[in-house]
Amino acid sequence: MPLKNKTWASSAVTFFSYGHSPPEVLQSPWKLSAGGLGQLGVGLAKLLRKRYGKNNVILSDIRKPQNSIFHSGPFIYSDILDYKNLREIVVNNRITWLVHYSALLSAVGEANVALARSVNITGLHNILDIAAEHGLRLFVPSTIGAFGPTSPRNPTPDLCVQRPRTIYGVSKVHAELMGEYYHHRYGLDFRCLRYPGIISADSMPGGGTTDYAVQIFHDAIKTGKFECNLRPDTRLPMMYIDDCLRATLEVMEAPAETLSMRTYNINAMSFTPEELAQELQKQMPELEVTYEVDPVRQAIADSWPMNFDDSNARNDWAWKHDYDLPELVQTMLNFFGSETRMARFN
Ligand SMILES: NC(=O)c1ccc[n+]([C@@H]2O[C@H](COP(=O)([O-])OP(=O)(O)OC[C@H]3O[C@@H](n4cnc5c(N)ncnc54)[C@H](O)[C@@H]3O)[C@@H](O)[C@H]2O)c1
Ligand SMILES: C[C@@H](O)[C@H](N)C(=O)O
Repeated sequence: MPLKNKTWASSAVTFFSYGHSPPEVLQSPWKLSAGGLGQLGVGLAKLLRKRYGKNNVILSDIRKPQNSIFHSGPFIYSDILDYKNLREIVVNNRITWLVHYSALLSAVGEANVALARSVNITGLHNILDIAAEHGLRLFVPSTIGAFGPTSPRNPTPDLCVQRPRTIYGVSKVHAELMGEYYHHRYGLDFRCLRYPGIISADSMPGGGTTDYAVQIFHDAIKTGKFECNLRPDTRLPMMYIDDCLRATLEVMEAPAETLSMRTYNINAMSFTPEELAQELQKQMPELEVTYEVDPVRQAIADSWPMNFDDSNARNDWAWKHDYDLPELVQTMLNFFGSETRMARFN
């Protein structure tokens, strides 16, 4: 065993699944920001449970789940910084896959660098070690934030200069490189996708630079007004959550021989706040959008890709997105429309 002389440090995970039929583990999607769940984890658990069975996917986090989440399938407390507890969960449940979603995102990471370093880097080390020790298939998401101002921005290919200027980006480049190193050195089945900014209707983002693209829908529906914290011409790659979660499942299920790389860009659309507002205004002409730029988020956005080149994912494992900007806006408005009708009905 390549890691037999390793001294296991302490650490942790969040989202798991039991090791029955196709045993799966999902790792932590819940976040630290006040109130609310991780933006992506609950949706991924739902997708995996549909495919592999409710009791074969364990969701974990350090936060208390809402009643509906707690009753939707197995949930367990796990801090990725507690290695012994992680190992116990993996062993007791015969875990075979681990999806590692725990992280501090770009804006909250800049506000708390020490915590971001601990969760995003020390936590990742624990995850890598537990996965290598127990032969797990491991998924770790990366991000457009793994690139920086010296990367080509339009488009950004898979392989190019990566010198990010945020602790979030630095930790994600570290995760990509460490995962690939463990793959080549120890045979770890590490898989990684660089997600664009993800837009979802029923879960809130956890403190990132692309959060505006979710918040605009909530504010538009509630008040008819939205104050955007990025400049109107800030172009960033974005994706609807269903595409992101399906891509994750597809790359996890892809036969190893189809993967010419272990870290892939995935892309769907790319837009500016102004273009998103205009698309919304086609259906909500009364929507008023103003701009009050947050210098921290703006500096981050200005260093990130404007367009993502995901041709390797499309060629290797047939990645294809379903949602462009018009479908995204329509789907989000349909969701909020049905929520409003439900509220009226109840
Ligand atoms: N949402 C996006 O737009 C986006 C884009 C690119 C990449 N990603 C990546 O996808 C993953 C999930 O993102 P998200 O938007 O759901 O994040 P999120 O911030 O909404 O959720 C992160 C979760 O991690 C949990 N967490 C924090 N510290 C922990 C610890 N010590 N142990 C266990 N859990 C802990 C939090 O409680 C939280 O629920 C992250 O790795 C993120 O970097 C997200
Ligand atoms: C892009 C992504 O990693 C996250 N939504 C952020 O803005 O930090």
